Formats: sequence, C-alpha cells, structure tokens
Amino acid sequence: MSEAEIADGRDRALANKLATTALRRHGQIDFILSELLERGIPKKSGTFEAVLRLSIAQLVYLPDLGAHSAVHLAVEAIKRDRKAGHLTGLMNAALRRAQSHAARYWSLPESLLLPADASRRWSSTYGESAVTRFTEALIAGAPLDLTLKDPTPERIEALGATPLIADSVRLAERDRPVEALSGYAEGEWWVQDAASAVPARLMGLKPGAHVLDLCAAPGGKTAQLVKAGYRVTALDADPARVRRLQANLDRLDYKAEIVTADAGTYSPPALFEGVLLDAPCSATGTFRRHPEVLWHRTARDVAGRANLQRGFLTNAFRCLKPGGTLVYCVCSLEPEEGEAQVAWALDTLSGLELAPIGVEEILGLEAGITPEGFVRLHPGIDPAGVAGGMDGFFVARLRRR
Ligand SMILES: C[S@@+](CC[C@H](N)C(=O)[O-])C[C@H]1O[C@@H](n2cnc3c(N)ncnc32)[C@H](O)[C@@H]1O
Repeated sequence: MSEAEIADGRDRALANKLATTALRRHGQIDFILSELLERGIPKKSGTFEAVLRLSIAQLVYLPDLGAHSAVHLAVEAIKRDRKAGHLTGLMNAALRRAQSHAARYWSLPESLLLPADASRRWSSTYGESAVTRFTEALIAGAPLDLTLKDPTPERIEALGATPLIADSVRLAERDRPVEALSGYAEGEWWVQDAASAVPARLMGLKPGAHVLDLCAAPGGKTAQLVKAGYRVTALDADPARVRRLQANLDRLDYKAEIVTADAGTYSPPALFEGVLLDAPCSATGTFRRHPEVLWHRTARDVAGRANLQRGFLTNAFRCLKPGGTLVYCVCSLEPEEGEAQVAWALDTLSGLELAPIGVEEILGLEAGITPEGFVRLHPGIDPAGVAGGMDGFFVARLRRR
C-alpha cells in the first residue's frame, strides 16, 4: 500500500515513521536478520522480508509503539499474502527472538549503519570523523531548509526559522506539511537544502544575462536564477518533471522559458552567457532523506552516471558563448562524479578553464572550499555553524575562453 492510499493523516505519519526507521537502520537490521534467520530469507516469500524489517524497526527502534502489536500485526499482514501466508510460524518465532534481544540490538554499533564499501571510500575521501557525522546524520534525518524570496526578519520569524547563509533558512522541527507553512500559498519560498542552494549563487553574472539551466526540474535552482535577475531557459527531458517545474515556478510567480529536450543533444538557437549543469548522478549526497541510495547504488551505477555527465558537460560547453560561465554540480559524494569529471572536462574540452570559487563567495561554508577552488559539501558540515549538516554536493565553476 502506498503512503498516498492511507487516508488518515496519523496513520500516514506512523507508516512514514516505520518505513524511514527501517531504511535508516537497514545495515543494523541486516545484522539482526543474519542472527534471526539461520537460513536467510526464504525464497519467493512475497512481503515476508519487508514486513519483518518493518516489525524489527518497530520492536527494536520504536518500542513506544508497542511490541505486542508489532508481532501480531506482522503475522496478520503475511497471512493475507498468498506467497508469505505459510511463514507465520517463522515470522512469529523470529520476532519473539528479536523482542528478547531488543536491548542488545538497540545498542548495535553505528559502524553497521553504512555499507562497508561506502564507509571505506568516504573515510579515505572525507576522513573518519566526517564519516561518524554521516552515520549520525543518517539516523537524525535532514532538517527542512527553505530558500526565501525575501529573507526579512518578519518572514523568518513567521516561519519559526533560523537564518543560514544568504537567503537560506532552516526549520529544525516541523509539525505540519510543507503546504501548511506560512507563506507557501503566497509563493514566498521554496524547499531547497542549504547545500543545493549553493551552486546557482556562484554563477556570478550581471542581471539580465541569458542563462541555461540544463537539468532543471523540479526547479529549485531555476527559481534562484530567476531571482538573481537572469533571463532563464530551463530544460529537462522528463515531461512529468517539467510539469512540476512549471507548477513550482507558477506558485512563485517566476517566469522562465521552459524546454523539454535532451541535455546531451540540445542545440540552442543562440549561445548562453551562463550554463548551470546540475547533472543526474548517483545522489549519494542525499542519503539523509533517501537512505535507500546507500544500499541500491553500485559502482556500475556511478560509472554509468559519470558517462552520462561527460556527454552533458560536452554539450553544456557547446551551448556557452566565449567568455561564458559554466557551473557544474552534482549531489553525489563520489569524486568520480565531481573532481574527476572536472579534470576530464579541462583535459578534453579545448577552451575550457577553471574559474576557481573564492572562499569569500561562500561565507558560512568555509569548510567546504577545496584548494583547487571547488566547493565540496557533506552532511558533516554545519552551514554557518547551525546544527543539522547539509546534503553532499560538489560544485565547480568553469569558463569558456
Ligand atoms: C539533479 S536533478 C535536477 C534538479 C534541479 N536542478 C533542481 O535544482 O531542482 C537532475 C535532472 O536531470 C534530468 N535529466 C535526466 N536525464 C536528462 C537528459 N537526458 N536531458 C535532460 N534532463 C535530464 C532529470 O529529469 C532530473 O530532473
């Protein structure tokens, strides 16, 4: 059953809590399953594994929801599944065992939370203390960051928000849906993680410049480019996402030319002074809100995305006027999609040069600047010292001679 099909708001919140806990604790629950099921998950057992994971999440990590109901509901749920109905005995036994070991499982080491290969990779790239922050961030989840059209003290106070950097603010606690927050209907702000709001600010062109947002939907960065006063062409290949982009701009009362096309082959009628390429990527930097990326992304996925990004980078370069600025970014923590792509582009695209980002351009995020003049952000960096970290992001600025 999808979340949307659950009519009652409280039931929806509960389902959401169970599912996100099971996903955030996936690595620890893997360990628990290896103890509970000596022969592993039975083959062709329908919803058995999913129900078992959710029930362990409830028994071990959300004990206030009631242990008895977890066992009872799990057994009832698989009884209704043709493929899992014969496994009620196993479900009951596994959950009773989980219940008797709940205290030990509750304190399993945090090192189990990240896949071993991600932990190794990120320790060598970002250092062990950053990876400790990543595991904390995985459990804590992401705060809600907004970009404000007009960050007046009154607007910030009406939202109960804390200012971060520039026009980004943070809501540490949220007790209602985004649509019910002050100023939503009036189009006073849009949801955008503090890290995601950095790239568009680095375009650095004069108002009125013609800028192409090459992978634009759902439009967080397009909105920033419009707000900066640029004439914006926003392109995306996915028609459904383009509709969302249009709806988001309409709510904000922002105007851009919208194009549905392929970023790898788009050939514009005139060249641009700026191109923003927020390329599709492995999205490992978003693990706080999409914990499943930790377990589903493979080295092959990263290589596939890197290949696609090179095609888009090449076309972004072709769309630029001489002297034009290219901002390249990805919400990935993998250097193959960030630093290595820029090295490749500088080697391959003749006439492209680095336009290093200065630390004074990202005040409040000084820890994110690299010696080369890239911006490298991750969940261990607190924007302007405000708790809650930020998504993983890589940003580079380039120029066509
Ligand atoms: C990281 S998201 C962009 C997020 C957006 N820039 C924002 O800030 O809201 C990447 C986007 O690339 C789009 N995309 C994927 N393949 C594409 C292609 N071949 N051509 C154009 N857009 C593509 C996806 O539909 C997706 O909307």
